[in-house]
Amino acid sequence: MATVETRSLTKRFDGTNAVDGIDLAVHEAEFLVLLGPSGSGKTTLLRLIAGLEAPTSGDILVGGRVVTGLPPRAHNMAMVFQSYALYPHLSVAGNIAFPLEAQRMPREAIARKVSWAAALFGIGHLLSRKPRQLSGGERQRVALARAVVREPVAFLLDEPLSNLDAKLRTSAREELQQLQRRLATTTIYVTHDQIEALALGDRVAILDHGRVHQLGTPQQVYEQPADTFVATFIGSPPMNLVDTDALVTGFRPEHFLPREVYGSDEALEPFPFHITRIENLGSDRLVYGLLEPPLPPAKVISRIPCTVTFPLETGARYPFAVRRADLRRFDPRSGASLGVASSVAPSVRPA
Ligand SMILES: Nc1ncnc2c1ncn2[C@@H]1O[C@H](COP(=O)(O)OP(=O)(O)OP(=O)(O)O)[C@@H](O)[C@H]1O
Repeated sequence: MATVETRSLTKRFDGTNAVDGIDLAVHEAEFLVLLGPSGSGKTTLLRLIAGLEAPTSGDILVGGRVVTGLPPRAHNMAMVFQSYALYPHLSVAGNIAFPLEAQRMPREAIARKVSWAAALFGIGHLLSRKPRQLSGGERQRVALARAVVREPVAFLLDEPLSNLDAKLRTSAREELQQLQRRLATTTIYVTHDQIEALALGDRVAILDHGRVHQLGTPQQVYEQPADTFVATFIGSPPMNLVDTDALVTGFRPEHFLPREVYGSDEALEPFPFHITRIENLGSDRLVYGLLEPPLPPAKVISRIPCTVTFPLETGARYPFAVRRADLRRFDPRSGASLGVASSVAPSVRPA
């Protein structure tokens, strides 16, 4: 295990920067998630860190040592791809042993390592099968077993759960997290699934257009988004944003509730709300609508837990509110966070 660092790392393809001056410092044994939409540069960043791609500029450091320009072997990372990239003609045992054979490790040591890794992933009974005789979840475990036998300094995982069905994904996620804790190996994990990112990461880096918009704990990126991109990329439904001349005010749907729900002594910002649609999801009600004058007619969403049974009807108008501490402010031009809002700008306050 080791620290992994990138300094002003840039990769240019055909005139555009797929990775655009990224500074990252991944701690020893940390589980860092790279989260971002399709084309944001996640895979390119991972390939640069693995040494599979040469940067246009910038540096990569492993354990404090510059490895920029050195072959992948010197980076000593184990990368697991979305497709698992197993060798179809080799058995499970052959696949797991492959990197060790390439290192010319003695036969007995290889056998010991293969059974250790197979036991770790509960695939000891599958060693003689070929990849085509395995389920998606089993293939994923073989790919991970092949990654751990080399005892790399870090794991680089590129959407390793994306081929699994929803139920298997949840259990695989849990297994992966426990395993990473047990092995205490620095891990960089790419996903475009925010639930996976928040559930797995010690910290999450949110990327767009080759840049890191924010690097923080799941709680920090959810509660204190660095800008409007992060505010709307994280959270489902995303954070409500209300545009005014002076600033953009943001609040999460679960913080936007009927006035009645709050105590009389709470510091609240009132939001008159015209409901246009109600979706009952069982555990929550999603309530869609528009803010009323004097606020701008912004489309906003409220998420009300089923424990709040306050009656609401489509087409009606209600006093809603947000705790002042739950309001966020952003610069209307740059989108950058201006911190916690003490109130909405006086010019947009309801009379
Ligand atoms: N080998 C290449 N040649 C030219 N352009 C490339 C190459 N690899 C990636 N790109 C471009 O770089 C940008 C970033 O791609 P990358 O695959 O890193 O994004 P990503 O965030 O991993 O996307 P996804 O979630 O869809 O896998 C994209 O615009 C892509 O088209």
